[in-house]
Amino acid sequence: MFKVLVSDPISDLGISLLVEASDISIDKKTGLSEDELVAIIGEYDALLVRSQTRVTERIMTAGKQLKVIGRAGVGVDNIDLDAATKRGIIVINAPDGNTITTCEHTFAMMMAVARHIPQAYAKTVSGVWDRKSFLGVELRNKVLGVLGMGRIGSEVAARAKAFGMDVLGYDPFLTEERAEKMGVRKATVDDIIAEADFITVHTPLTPETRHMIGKEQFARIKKGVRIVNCARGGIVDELALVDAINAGQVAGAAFDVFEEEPPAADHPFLNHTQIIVTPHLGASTVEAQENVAIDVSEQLLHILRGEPFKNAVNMPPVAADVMNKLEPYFQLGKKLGNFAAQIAEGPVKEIAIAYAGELADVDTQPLNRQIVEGVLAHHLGSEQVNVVNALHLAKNRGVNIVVTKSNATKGFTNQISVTLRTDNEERLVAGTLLNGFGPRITQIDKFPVDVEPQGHILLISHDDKPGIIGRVGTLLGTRDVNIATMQVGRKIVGGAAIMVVGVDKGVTKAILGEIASLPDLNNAKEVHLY
Ligand SMILES: NC(=O)C1=CN([C@@H]2O[C@H](COP(=O)(O)OP(=O)(O)OC[C@H]3O[C@@H](n4cnc5c(N)ncnc54)[C@H](O)[C@@H]3O)[C@@H](O)[C@H]2O)C=CC1
Ligand SMILES: O=C(O)C(=O)COP(=O)(O)O
Repeated sequence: MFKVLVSDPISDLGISLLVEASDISIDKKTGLSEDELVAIIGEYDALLVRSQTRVTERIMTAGKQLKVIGRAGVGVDNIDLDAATKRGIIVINAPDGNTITTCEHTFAMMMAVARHIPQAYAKTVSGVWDRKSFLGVELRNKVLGVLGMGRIGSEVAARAKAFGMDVLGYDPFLTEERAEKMGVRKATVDDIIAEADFITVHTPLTPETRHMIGKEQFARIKKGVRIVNCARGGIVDELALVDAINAGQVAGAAFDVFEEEPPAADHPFLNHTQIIVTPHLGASTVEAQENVAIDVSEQLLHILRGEPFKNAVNMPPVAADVMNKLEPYFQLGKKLGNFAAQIAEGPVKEIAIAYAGELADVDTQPLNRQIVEGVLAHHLGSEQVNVVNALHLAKNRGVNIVVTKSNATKGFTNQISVTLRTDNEERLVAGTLLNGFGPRITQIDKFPVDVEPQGHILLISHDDKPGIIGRVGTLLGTRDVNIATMQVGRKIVGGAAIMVVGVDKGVTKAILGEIASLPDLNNAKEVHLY
């Protein structure tokens, strides 16, 4: 049974997938302090949050069972990603589910600031019928500057076109071609500062975007501009904005987000007649909350159950077509790594991965991680290692990872070979994915074999002489060990050989010792693959 803690308000309908899962138990405890979370997090496998819960390193250290943190939304700036990666805690978000909702909120804010809706509402309900103070402006024919043309920025730009606005877009990844397709003029920040009547920001908060519109920009900004921020507090310098409004340079601002949330009671935005605010409501619609909760719950279930999952935030993104090609190899890769780790003696210095055939043309990063995870899981325990922290742990331990690729097929359409170099020796295990038959080990050290990588496997090295198979079979039989499969491999007649014996249950060290001391047998090891 996996225990999931939901620590922010998340749609019940969205998490019904988790509620109904027989292997999941859910606790909802919102509004907890860091201390309160630290006190209880130890018993949970997963934590589900929105933007309120600050998931600190302290919480993760106390979360001994924590495998995954799910963010029902986009921004993960409330989660210490480095701390999560170090611990192998997978962080996932739901980046698509609230795009339209946040875009629509941006428009609501833009129109509200253009027409003074909140101010006019407040006056009207207070009993004052004032039709003079709230002269607004149209959006039509105005220049809209969009900083950050990602998911939300692009949707805002598309809707602005329908309002008859002239849209300037800036994003480091905005190509001329895409801008043209969207009917947007590709611009620089300076162009936007100089020309825009409305500016809306849709970037994450990074060292680069922090105070992207600050004192210096306000000094040059087009007089009468209105500024909207439904992205992250801090992209626009709050104090510089207040100064620019008071100086008559900026006509108004609409902010959904603050540098510190909630803002202090004396925050200069809160009583300013030209600034309208909402309490981080960008993603707060029924639809968006359902969408993000569904997305994140699905991923969370996959991760807890050990199934393949979509991109995690603390792992490099992988294109869907690449993932489709690689996923079938994940199990094979992990098993090869684990097999090699079980037979190699001494501390691992290098993991050399060689891809041949159809894998040579694919970006194998995600598969490399699986292989390294397989190797390290043997030494560090499978609880400690996963695809998120595998490379980090290897680097920390000074383990060199070398990846080579070759188009040569070596008789198989695809082949992965994993060579472990330790202080004592070098061991190789190679395998392939056989169409219709699944993963197979095709080579151990220099010996060709054909072994299904699962269950208990005895790896016996011996001299290629008559009678060996019988001796091993008899010994195992007398020790009540049933043989399921048996393979022998040799390079030359009468030379060194190996025997790979699949057995129905694990054998003791004593039995391995007995096998190794039979005549003409050199060594016996047991490998256990899950
Ligand atoms: N107010 C709210 O409740 C919500 C806020 N958000 C926030 O909105 C922001 C945008 O979200 P999405 O569009 O989904 O993200 P996204 O990742 O699709 O788009 C962000 C864009 O910003 C661009 N960018 C990064 N650095 C930049 C720079 N220095 N200058 C210009 N552009 C830069 C990126 O290239 C990317 O295209 C995020 O900060 C997110 O956390 C998202 C949902 C709800
Ligand atoms: O998705 C985001 O980035 C948001 O800012 C939405 O935050 P929330 O889930 O409403 O606390």
